[in-house]
Parts: sequence; structure tokens; C-alpha cells
Amino acid sequence: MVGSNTAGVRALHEVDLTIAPGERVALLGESGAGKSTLLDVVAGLTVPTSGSVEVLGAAIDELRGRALRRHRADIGVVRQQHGLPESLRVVHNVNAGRLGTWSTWRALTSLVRPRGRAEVDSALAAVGLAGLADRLTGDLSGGQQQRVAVARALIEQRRLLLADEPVSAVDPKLSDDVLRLLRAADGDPAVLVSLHDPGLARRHVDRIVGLRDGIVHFDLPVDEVSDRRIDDLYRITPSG
Ligand SMILES: Nc1ncnc2c1ncn2[C@@H]1O[C@H](COP(=O)(O)OP(=O)(O)OP(=O)(O)O)[C@@H](O)[C@H]1O
Repeated sequence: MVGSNTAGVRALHEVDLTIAPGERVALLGESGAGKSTLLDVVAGLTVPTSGSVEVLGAAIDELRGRALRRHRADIGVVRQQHGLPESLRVVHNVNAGRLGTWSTWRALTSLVRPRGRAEVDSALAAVGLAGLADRLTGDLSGGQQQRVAVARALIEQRRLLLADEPVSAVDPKLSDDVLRLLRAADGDPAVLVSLHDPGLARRHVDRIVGLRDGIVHFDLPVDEVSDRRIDDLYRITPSG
């Protein structure tokens, strides 16, 4: 598959990737390597210029209407620019993760009286944000907002979780906690997560895909990813 982003930049070249149900895969690579573009292609937010993408058994570009909404409800997405409306209370942003499974009426009434409040509270507690459901999202720190986006993805059982640097603004202890949550999410979803910390990837996934200049540089079980391979991926030359 070849992908160009919205600006027409050729960001991926002949990427061929299959992820098994329940498998946890990390994308590593330099800034600009194509990780976000790849995640956007799998999420159906960017259409590849050639090749095909099959997600959860469906060719995403062929889905329409209700089938597309149902398909999207099976996928939890945490984007780098998480797009949480800052003027909404946290509870509404977390509940937005359920819109694919709710009727329009249910979604509208929930804006007045939040539904499923207990589930929202427990999703927030799981990401270390207990007690913040009624705060305005814009009043939270960057790292807290990132965790609201994770709670939104985890509020429903998913078959696939896509997360683009979900812990870039989060301290090391919480980063481990968030990765643990993605890894152990209800329903044992497949996980595709881009990370900047190889150590986190090593601790939490089954397989690492190294992207370089839009190409798959390596695709290996985590045990086979040596320090040397990581250094090579990031073009780090040994000192001394
Ligand atoms: N909005 C944009 N306009 C122009 N070029 C872009 C844009 N977004 C990404 N690119 C380019 O597309 C390529 C892939 O970028 P992408 O964001 O997918 O990389 P990445 O690995 O996710 O990087 P990062 O770790 O910095 O998020 C790069 O060449 C990048 O410069």
C-alpha cells in the first residue's frame, strides 16, 4: 500500500502489514517516518493512493452508512491531535467514544444528563483521572487531555485499538499504566500503537514494526529487536 497525506506528500511506500486478532504491535521510527499516516490509513481517515486496506474483515473504502458506523464503533482511536472539544466537560468527551453504538436520541439526551456515568467514572479512574469527569476539558493539562482521549477509546469494548503516541505528554509511570490498559483492554482487541520510547514498546507489545522514510525497515517479534536494530532505525551511531 502507498499512502499520501492530506498535503500530497508521499508518506508510505509499499507497506505490507497484517495484524492478527488480539495481537499488539508497536510502530517505531523517526519523526516523519510515516507512523501517523499509517495509523490514519488503518483508521480510514486517509485513503491510500494505491493498494488496499482490509480492517476487521472489511475493505474500509467500500463501507457506507450504518455498516461504516458499526465498523467504526469496533475501533478505538487515540490520535496525536486528539481533537477533544475543549469547551465540553470531560464526561461528554469520554462518552463521545460510544456514539457509534448509541441512537441519535440517546446521544442527544446524554448531553443533558450523561448516560452510563459509572462507566465513565471507572474509565477515568483507570487512566488516573478519577474525579475529573465534570471539569471542562480545556482546563486539563496536555497529558491529562491525552488520557481523556485514551478513556474515550476504552469506554466501549473494541476489536481494534489504534493509538498515535498516546503517552507523548505523560510521565513514565503513567505511560506504563496507559500502555498496560491498552494491552489488557476488554475483549482482547488487536492494538496498533505508535511510540517514541522503544523501552515502552518492548515492555508492552508482541511485535515491533520499524518504519523509516515510509518503508517497513523491520517487522519482528519483540524478542528479536536488538538495541543495535533500534539504533540503526534511528540512525544513531555508536560513540567512541
Ligand atoms: N500536514 C502535512 N503537510 C505536509 N507534510 C506532512 C504533513 N503531515 C505529515 N507530513 C509528512 O509526511 C511524512 C510522514 O509524516 P507522519 O506524520 O506520518 O510521520 P510520523 O512518523 O508520525 O512522525 P512524528 O513522530 O513526528 O509524529 C513526513 O514526510 C512528514 O513531513
